[in-house]
Amino acid sequence: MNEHNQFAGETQRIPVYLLSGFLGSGKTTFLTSMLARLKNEGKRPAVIMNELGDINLDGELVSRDVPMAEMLGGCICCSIRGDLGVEIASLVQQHHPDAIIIESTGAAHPMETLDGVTDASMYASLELRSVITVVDGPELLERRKLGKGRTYKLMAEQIRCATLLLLNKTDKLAPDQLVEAQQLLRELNAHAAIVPAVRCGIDDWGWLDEAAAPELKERDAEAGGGHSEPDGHHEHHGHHHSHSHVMAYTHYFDGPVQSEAFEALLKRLPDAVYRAKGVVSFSDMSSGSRYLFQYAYKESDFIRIDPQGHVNDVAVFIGEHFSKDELRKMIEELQVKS
Ligand SMILES: Nc1nc2c(ncn2[C@@H]2O[C@H](COP(=O)(O)OP(=O)(O)OP(=O)(O)O)[C@@H](O)[C@H]2O)c(=O)[nH]1
Repeated sequence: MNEHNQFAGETQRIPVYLLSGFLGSGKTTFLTSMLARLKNEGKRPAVIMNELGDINLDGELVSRDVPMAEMLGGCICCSIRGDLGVEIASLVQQHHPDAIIIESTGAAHPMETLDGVTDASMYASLELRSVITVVDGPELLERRKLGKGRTYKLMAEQIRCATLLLLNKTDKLAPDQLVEAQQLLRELNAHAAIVPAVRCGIDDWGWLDEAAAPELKERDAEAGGGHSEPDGHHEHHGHHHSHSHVMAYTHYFDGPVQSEAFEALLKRLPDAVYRAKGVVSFSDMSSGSRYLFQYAYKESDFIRIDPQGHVNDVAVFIGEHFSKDELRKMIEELQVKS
C-alpha cells in the first residue's frame, strides 16, 4: 500500500468508468477506442474485464501494454462481486493507472457492479465518473417487440443507470427505427446523453474528463439554446446532465465527523439516493474509532472496525440521478461543524 496520504484531493483520484451493455452490443469495440483515446491523452489506463466463461477472448483485443485484470468464470455482480474491490485495489497498487475501465459481462446488473466499485474506494482513491451503457439498437427494438421478459428487463436496467448511452449499430436501423430507439432510451432514462453511433465511433469525448465540463457548459450557453432538442434536452453536449445527475458520488473525508450529525445527514438524504456505504471516523468517540456504515432504503447501520493496513475515510452514495453538488455541500457543512 502506498505510504503517502491517500485522502487525495479530487485531482488525484483515479476516474473509474463502468462499461455496461448487453451481450454483443459493442462493449469491447468501445473499450478499444476508449483506450486509444486515453493513451492519446498521455494517460495510463487499466482494465478490468469480466467474462462469464473461463477464457477471455476479448482480452486478446487489448494491447499488452495496458494492465488488465481478468475476472473469469462468473459475473462481477454475483458470484465474485467481493473480489472486484480487491482486484481494483491491487491493480492500483501495482500499476498506478490514471484511469480504470471496468467492462462487465452483458449479463451483469449494473447496480450490483456499482456496489462492488464502492468497496474499492475504501482502499484506493477512486471516483466513479461515468456509467456508459452500450445499446445494441436493433436488439433493443426487437426485445421490446417480444415483450417485457427478463432479458428486456435487464437491458432496461442497464439503460436506466447510465450516465452516457451509446446507441450502437445504427447502420442497421432505418431512420424511423433510429427515432424510435432514441425515444425509447429517453423514456427509460430521462437524463443521460444519448449518442447514436456505428461501431461505437464517437466524436465528443468531453465526458471522459470532468474538468472539460465548464468549458462545454459555456459553449452551450453561447449557443443560446440553439441546439435544443424537441424535448428540451441538449443532446450534443449532454455532459452537464451526467455531471449534475450522477449515479454515484464518492466523498473522501478530510477528518473525523460528529456521529449524530452524520446519522442525521443519512436521514436527510434525498430519495434519489438509495444506497450509501463507507468508512467514517467519529470525533466524539474515543480516538481511532472508525465505523463501517451501510445505508439502504432509509435505514442505516454502523459497525465498529479496526482495519489492518490503510483504509480511507470515504462515503459512496449510489442512486438515480441526484445532485452531486447538493450532496457535497451537505457533507461539507457537516465537516465544518465537527
Ligand atoms: N453492424 C454493426 N456491427 C457492429 C457494430 N458495432 C459492433 N459490431 C459487431 O458486433 C459484434 C459484437 O461486438 P463486441 O464489441 O465484441 O461486443 P461486446 O458487447 O463486447 O460483446 P460481448 O463480449 O459478447 O458481450 C462484433 O462482431 C462487432 O464487429 C455496429 O455499429 N454495427
